Amino acid sequence: MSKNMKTVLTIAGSDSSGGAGIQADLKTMMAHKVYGMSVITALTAQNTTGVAGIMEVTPEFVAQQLDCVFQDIRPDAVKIGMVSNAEIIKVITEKLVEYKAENIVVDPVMVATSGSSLMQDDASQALRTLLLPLADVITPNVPEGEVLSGLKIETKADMLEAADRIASAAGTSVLLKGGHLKDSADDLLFMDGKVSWFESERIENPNTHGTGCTLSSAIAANLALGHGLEESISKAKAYITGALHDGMDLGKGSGPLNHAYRIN
Ligand SMILES: Nc1ncnc2c1ncn2[C@@H]1O[C@H](COP(=O)(O)OP(=O)(O)O)[C@@H](O)[C@H]1O
Ligand SMILES: Cc1ncc(COP(=O)(O)O)c(N)n1
Repeated sequence: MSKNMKTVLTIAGSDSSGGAGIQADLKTMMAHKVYGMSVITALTAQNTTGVAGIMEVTPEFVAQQLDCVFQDIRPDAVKIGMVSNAEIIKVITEKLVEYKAENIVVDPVMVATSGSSLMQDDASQALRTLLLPLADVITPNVPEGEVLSGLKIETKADMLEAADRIASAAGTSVLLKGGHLKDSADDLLFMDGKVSWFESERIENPNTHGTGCTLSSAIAANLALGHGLEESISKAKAYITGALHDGMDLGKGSGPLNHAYRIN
């Protein structure tokens, strides 16, 4: 019996190919043995080669899903991924405040690994001013870090400057992910003015569809399990490194990760 089951909610978009978005989040939560729930913000028709279409859910229906979850099974942590327009961002912000949500991880998803845009241009202002300040940690990749900081990021020194800027603007901790840099795959945490690096060797694996979704969900799962932020990131980094090492190869493009390799 799992009387003390921890619960995690993902608020994100659906990926029909199952590698990113809601599907990656729920698989990651299952692998961490926490109970996963989902509020879907958009459907995407997508596979490993790209995004063919996006159908946004109405803000009212996003609100209805949030009410149903929070009024019944309270999440111990919340992960937020694809939120494609300003109205959806507004409604999520209002509900997270209303229900006093805790352990909030925001992955500011703007562009898919395949290069397709997942956020409307006018939404980035709402993301910065409404949602990011609510987060316990935000997890931009390098291109998202460049948009949020206004700086070009090519080196680890650039990462430091950008993370400092983003953290000051949002008033929250920032995990700037280094997966898009050439030589390393080191992630930088900027928390309360303190800097920590989470290092790993660069794995030669073209199949990175859903790595950001997976990392942010793994952080949320570990926070729900009661670990502190640094420990949660360290465990999540080990999880993603293991999944990339597993080397699953599905699809014609940048393939998804295997989450089953570590379930026993
Ligand atoms: N080739 C790689 N080798 C090792 N780790 C990687 C690699 N690519 C991405 N990662 C890790 O996967 C996580 C997601 O990073 P990143 O790819 O930068 O984000 P996103 O999927 O949002 O673009 C980070 O922890 C990053 O360091
Ligand atoms: C519905 C949805 N959400 C997010 C991503 C980003 O994926 P990644 O983790 O590869 O950056 C995606 N491709 N699709």
